[in-house]
Order: sequence, then structure tokens, then C-alpha cells
Amino acid sequence: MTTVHTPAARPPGPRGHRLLGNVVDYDKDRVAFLERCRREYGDVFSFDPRTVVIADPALIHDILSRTNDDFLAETVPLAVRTDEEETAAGAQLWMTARRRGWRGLNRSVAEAHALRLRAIFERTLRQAGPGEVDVLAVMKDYVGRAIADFCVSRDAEGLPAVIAENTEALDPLSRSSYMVPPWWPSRRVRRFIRAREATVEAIAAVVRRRRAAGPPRPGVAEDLLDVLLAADSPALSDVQIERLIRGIMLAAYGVPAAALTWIVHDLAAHPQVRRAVEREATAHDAEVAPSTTALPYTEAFVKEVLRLRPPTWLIGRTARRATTLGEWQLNPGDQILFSLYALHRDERWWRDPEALDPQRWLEPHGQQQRHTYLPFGAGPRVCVGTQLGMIQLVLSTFWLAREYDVTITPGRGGTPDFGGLLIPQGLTATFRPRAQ
Ligand code: HEM
Repeated sequence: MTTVHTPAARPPGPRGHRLLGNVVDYDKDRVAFLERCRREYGDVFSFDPRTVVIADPALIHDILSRTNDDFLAETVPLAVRTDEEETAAGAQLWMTARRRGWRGLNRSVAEAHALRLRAIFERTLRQAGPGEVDVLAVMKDYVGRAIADFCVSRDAEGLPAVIAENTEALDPLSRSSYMVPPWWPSRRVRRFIRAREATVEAIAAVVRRRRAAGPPRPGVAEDLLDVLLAADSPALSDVQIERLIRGIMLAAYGVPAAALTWIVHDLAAHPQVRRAVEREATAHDAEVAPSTTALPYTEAFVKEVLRLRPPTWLIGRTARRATTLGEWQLNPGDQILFSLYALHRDERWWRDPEALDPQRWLEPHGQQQRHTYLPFGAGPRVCVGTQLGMIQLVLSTFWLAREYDVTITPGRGGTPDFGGLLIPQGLTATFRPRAQ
């Protein structure tokens, strides 16, 4: 029997505890809680008066496409009174800067960066040493240097450390369902506010210095900041540029580092896949960064890792006004959540969803259903670093497979931690350069 809903009804969901609702269950194990609710209530459910969860790919795509219009992507880690129109105006400023930044993030700029990337990769692994290391820490170090180089190259000194502190300070706040105000007397809150101010100031200082040095010669943009400073009619303000560079550096730090850590984990856990990646890698010269299309198996492996372990595993939006989503009613201020982790492992859309199978991306008719694979999001707020991110991940996998013997420490790490990002907790390994 099919269920007929009245038009624009509120989604069903568990009632939860009389006083605490479902927040305790949700915080205890978010993945299991969301999956349990989906099975019981369907692809759209609500577990508190302000939160609606979506598991239907077409509706997820609908929300992503209507972001900036009916939905806002802006999130704040602290409980501050947010004026909806002010937030929307901020989003518009971001979009203007983002459109300009896009020019600096295209494939050719990203490929030019690829050769510098190899030097950064080598230097980071050399400095990590031949002994056992914390893989996530090494990968953060690597991508922190890489994105600072990409954004501000010659002015990168000191910025990776500032970005690292900002990210670490944000993590405990983004893990919790409880938001506290900025005046809350806690060390965590004070640390986050200090770290955010330090990041704003460090990037603003670089922008001021560059601006004072005069415009870059036309056609010789060395990094993203040069591209943004050269933008005209109308020119971007220093504040817009600072915000864009900060947004990009923060977004491009933890996420690719988490993906690379899973790559290290999955290469070690799947020897057959590792051998296929190594075979492909040895056919190319490491000195010349090959294009990602010349490494089809490696690219398929990376796509598969991003399917099974999307670092941004849970995405949220806020309804800007009363609206509908499919047949459901949404109220202004509703939080809409969807889990890429669940979407990418849904047996309705994926054959053998739990298996790591790069081959599925190489089959001529292997295209999965529309909107069921979104590791970089979609719509107007799709990841601006999609191309750069793929290049970083594929080339790093290539260098790793071609030039290093990687051994992960047995019993140390690999348990998924669903915090702000999905990471393999506590993974340690050794990286030994192969004799050439
Ligand atoms: C390597 C793997 C990466 C993955 C899996 C990834 C994933 C994502 C996802 C899912 C979003 C959308 C979040 C949402 O809709 O709320 C996003 C946004 C974003 N990403 Fe990435 N990202 C990656 C790398 C990068 C890199 C290298 C950069 C920098 C160039 C970057 C910059 C951004 C920015 C600035 C946003 C915010 C866009 C906006 O709100 O307008 N990302 N990323």
C-alpha cells in the first residue's frame, strides 16, 4: 500500500525523550541513528522541531541547487543572533569573490601548481622521517603547505600553522550539537575566537603587503592572490579577498588531508588494488606530473575512496523562508541535513556498496544513478577546489605508489571517526623511499 501524504506535511520522525528529544541518541552515534530513522520513517524525516534529514538523491540535489536562494549554506560554530538578510548579503559578497576566484582555480592553474606540489610532497615526507608517524598529521602538514603555496606562494611563511590552529580550535565546537554563545566562559571558545582572529589578521596582512607592492604584471599571476588582485570592474575589496582566501585555505586543509589518510589506509588494506595502482604508476616518469586522465586506474581508486569515505560526510543547510521540498513543508530557520556517507553506501543506488572496487568507475556502462555521488557537493556552492583537489589526490597517490614503501602499523588506526570530518582515527605508518 502506498502512503499518501497531505500536501506540504511536516516529515515524520521519532519523538525521543520527553525533555531531551533525540539529541543524546543522535550525538552518541550519528551514522547509526540516521540510518535507523531512514529505515523506519523513509527518505525524509525529522528528529527535532527544527531539523529535517533527507536521504533521497533528487531532493538532496534540489536543496543544493536552491542554495543561496531558498537555503543558506552559511554556518556559525557559536550561538550568535544571525539576521537572515545580513547572512544572505554576506553570502552574496562571498559569491562575487568566489566567481572571481574560480578563474584562479581552473585546470591550467591547478596543473601548473602540480609540479610545485611534488617538491612539497617530497619535502614533507622527508621531514616526517623514516620512523612511524601519525598519517593524518603528516597529510595535514602536506596539504597545509600546498594550499598556502597555491594561494599566496612567496608569502606563505607561517600561514599553514595559523590555518592548522584555526582548524584544530574549530573541531570540538563543530562536533557538538550544543552551540554556546561567544561570551561563554570556556577555554575552547576563547581558543577558537583567538585562532579565528589570528587567521583573519595573518591573511589580511599578506593582502595589504601585496596591494602595496602594486598590481602583478598582466599574464604572470603566480598564485591565487595575484589573480584576485588583478580582478577589475569592479575590483575586489581587501576584505572580500581576505575572506575568500581564508575560506579556501580552511576548506582545503582538513578535507584533502582526511582523504589522503584514507588513501594510505585503503592502499594498505587492499593489496590487489595497491599492485594495480603501482603498475600504472611505474609506466610514468615521476618528474613530469602526468595529467589525471593518464592515470585512469589511480583516478578510479581515488573516486572510490571518496565514495566510501567522503571527508565532508554530513552537509547542512538552513531554510531561509517557508518553502517546500518535494511534498514536505519547511519552516524558516529549519536545519536540513543529509549524509553523503549514507548516500554513497545506499544499496538502492550502488551494487555491492561496501566493497572498495575501483573497477566500477572504469566500466563503460558503469555510470551510477544521477545525484548519488556528491563528494564535492553540487549547485552554486559546489566545492571550488574540485579540480585542484582531484589533481592533488591523484598525483599524491601516484607519487606514493611509485616511490614509497608504506607500511601501516598493525592494529593502529582505521576506525572511522565521524567528527566534523570523517577520518581514520589514530592511523600510523612508515613511509620509506624506495631505492631508485
Ligand atoms: C580534495 C578533496 C576535497 C573534497 C572531497 C572537497 C569537498 C567539498 C564539499 C563536499 C564542499 C561543499 C560543502 C557544502 O555544500 O556545504 C566543499 C566546499 C568547498 N571547498 Fe572543497 N573539497 C576538496 C578540496 C578542496 C580544495 C583543494 C579547495 C581549495 C581550492 C576547496 C575549497 C572549497 C571551498 C572554498 C568550499 C566552499 C564553497 C562555497 O561555500 O561556496 N576544496 N568542498
